Amino acid sequence: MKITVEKLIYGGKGIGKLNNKVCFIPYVLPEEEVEIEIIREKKNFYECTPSKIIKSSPYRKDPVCRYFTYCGGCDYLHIEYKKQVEYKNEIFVETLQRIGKIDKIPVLEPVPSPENLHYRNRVQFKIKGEKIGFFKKESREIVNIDYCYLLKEELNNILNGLREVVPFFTFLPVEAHFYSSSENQTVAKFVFFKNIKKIPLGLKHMKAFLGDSLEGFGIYTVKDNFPKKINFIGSPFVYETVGDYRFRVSADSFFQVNRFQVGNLIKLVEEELKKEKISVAFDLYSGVGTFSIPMGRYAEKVFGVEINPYAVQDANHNRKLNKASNVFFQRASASDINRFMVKKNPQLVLLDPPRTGIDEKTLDALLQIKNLRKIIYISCNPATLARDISKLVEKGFSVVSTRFIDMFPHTYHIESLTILEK
Ligand SMILES: C[S@@+](CC[C@H](N)C(=O)[O-])C[C@H]1O[C@@H](n2cnc3c(N)ncnc32)[C@H](O)[C@@H]1O
Repeated sequence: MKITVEKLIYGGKGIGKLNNKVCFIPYVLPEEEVEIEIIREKKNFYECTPSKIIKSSPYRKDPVCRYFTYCGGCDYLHIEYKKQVEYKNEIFVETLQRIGKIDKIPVLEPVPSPENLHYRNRVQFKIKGEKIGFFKKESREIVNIDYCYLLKEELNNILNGLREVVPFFTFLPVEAHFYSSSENQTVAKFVFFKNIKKIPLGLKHMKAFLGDSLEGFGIYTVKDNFPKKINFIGSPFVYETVGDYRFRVSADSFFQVNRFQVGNLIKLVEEELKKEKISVAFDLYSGVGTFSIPMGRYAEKVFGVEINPYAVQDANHNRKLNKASNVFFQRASASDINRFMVKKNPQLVLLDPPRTGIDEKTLDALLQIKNLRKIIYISCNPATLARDISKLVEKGFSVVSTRFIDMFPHTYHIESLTILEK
């Protein structure tokens, strides 16, 4: 069956029409003519696979990686990077219009990643038997890999070492997580299904296999679908340098994954703070203080709110490290600090929530703050961003600007920064 691809949609696939039904097809480009096989037929759509590209797009390129289409990590390695950014920007704007129902969105130029390969500082390898790699797309089957073009080279070297380390384990871990900072310090987490007390190698031996950059490693088990720490050997944290900021980040804290874009994100936040005099600002979902500490250079007082205790410990360390005595951190859920935030009456609030976006209670608190004039919303999910900003617009805020920032080249993921004002 032949089909013409109309456009790409959020999630990475292309769409076209067959017998008046929508077809979802991965690894294609707009305007391509492709031969498809139907894998699944649903009431309103078909899930397809492209079996032959009949008319190829001028933006198609040979994927650099031999695992592409088998491994679930990448969606767009077949598209020239510059064009990928254009397509993702179109998907971003279309999502805001469709879900947010906001017309005339002031969209700024997207910010492409300065480097689009070897940008990731963090990886989670899946392990089963001899296989170490990533899940296949929409499957729990592991694709065995020996190299990933998205990872910084240190992490690829670690993957080689990991293959030698794994046979030493009596019980196999199901996952191995590695995080290699800009200062080239690494921490590792081995996640087991069982409650393992000890593993047979100490830090010295682990370093011999995984490299001298290894500062420490932890043993974790899975509880409620999340890794739960049992034991940690060596140092549990690493350091990041971004411009003239330095951050301590624990193995259990979040840090932005694209090492080439984090500085750009901080700069964009700083530019907003420079625009006017701010006496009180809040940073909700503040992590290790990646934005709160830079915000402290421009606002008189900044309050960071973060639920993860390890991240809050890092943030408190980082305020001293960066001499940011006007920045304060609180361990709490963003939805539980309504009264505190409303009382502090900030003029500016930065939001950088997980993919689920902002909950009703937090949105409600934002609407109660008398002095609140500006919201900087950093989002990693355009659908929840659109939902949240439409509620804010309904209550009197207007979208001053929004822009797509490519944190995740070659994948469908879309990071963005939106400014709302009242
Ligand atoms: C996308 S990360 C952003 C972290 C930080 N802004 C940065 O750029 O490094 C989201 C953060 O929100 C935290 N978090 C998740 N749910 C939360 C909640 N209900 N209240 C406060 N923080 C939360 C996570 O622990 C994580 O550190």
